[in-house]
Amino acid sequence: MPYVNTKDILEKASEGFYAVPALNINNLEFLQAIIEAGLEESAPVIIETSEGAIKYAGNGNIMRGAKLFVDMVREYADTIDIPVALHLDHGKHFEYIIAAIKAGYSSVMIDASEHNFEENLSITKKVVEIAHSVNVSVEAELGRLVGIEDNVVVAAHEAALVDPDEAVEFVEKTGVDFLAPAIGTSHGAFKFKGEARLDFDRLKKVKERTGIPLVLHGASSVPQDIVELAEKFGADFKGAKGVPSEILKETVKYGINKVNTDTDLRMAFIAGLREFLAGNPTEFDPRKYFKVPKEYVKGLIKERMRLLGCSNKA
Ligand SMILES: O=C(CO)COP(=O)(O)O
Ligand SMILES: O=C[C@H](O)COP(=O)(O)O
Ligand SMILES: [Zn+2]
Ligand SMILES: [Zn+2]
Repeated sequence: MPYVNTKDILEKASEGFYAVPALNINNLEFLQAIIEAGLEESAPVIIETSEGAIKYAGNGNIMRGAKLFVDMVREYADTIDIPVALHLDHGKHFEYIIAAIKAGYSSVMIDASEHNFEENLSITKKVVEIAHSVNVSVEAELGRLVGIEDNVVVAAHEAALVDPDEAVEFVEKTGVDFLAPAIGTSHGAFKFKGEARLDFDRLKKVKERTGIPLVLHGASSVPQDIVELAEKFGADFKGAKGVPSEILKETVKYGINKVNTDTDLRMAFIAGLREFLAGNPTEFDPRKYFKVPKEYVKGLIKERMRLLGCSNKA
């Protein structure tokens, strides 16, 4: 049951009313932390890389970067007993999407959400045709990722969120496997100025009417204890705020099955690294100074897996 199509993991999650975190990596250490978390929780694992991650890993060579990630993930996946998938996050350029498909990714995201509805639909449809012909599943995005902020013109923000009628037409016409509906989250560590608020109503409608696995982007919770730890050792993350755990859990109840998480891993890692280095000024062996940050990343992932209900679902 090692390296699988992302669709297999997500369709089970949708039927079972739980979600799986999709975890961004750029290097080996985060992958190791994720795999260990998955094994300890007996949870399915979704690893994802952005276009930037592929470029970084390949040192500028896209095909090389994509192949390195597939090799690295498969080498781990093939020797363990939990399902592992590798996904291209926010594919915006055909060059990256084709490289990921050729290299052997389990799934790709085509993010044409900055285009108008018709263009998004036709670009997504094209990617679905190509990807499905080689058994690679596809995620697309509808609406744009903006936080719903207090005191800001609500109408302007709502206009950026997913339209459930459009979602139905989009899923039918493109044949996409999973959909990321914009419901008020945004990427990064500074998601909300006031209280965190998401549009559950739109989410419920999209789920009821499409029935497919749904994806929450910008889903990091930015735990305050991690922010405080990092700041204690020199970081400045003033105003950092994520999606609170209770709200994440609620999105799962309303139909989210894939919870995209990058910022939280970065935050846990930097907090652990700063803490370790502050206490060990003479250390310069990366295998030693990556140990604590890796443990923090693993701990955060295990907790998230339990929250989302995918522990023991491998
Ligand atoms: O959506 C994401 C990756 O696609 C990551 O979101 P965060 O920045 O909230 O971790
Ligand atoms: O969706 C965004 C992810 O957090 C990836 O970000 P990145 O482009 O910095 O790798
Ligand atoms: Zn997008
Ligand atoms: Zn995203």
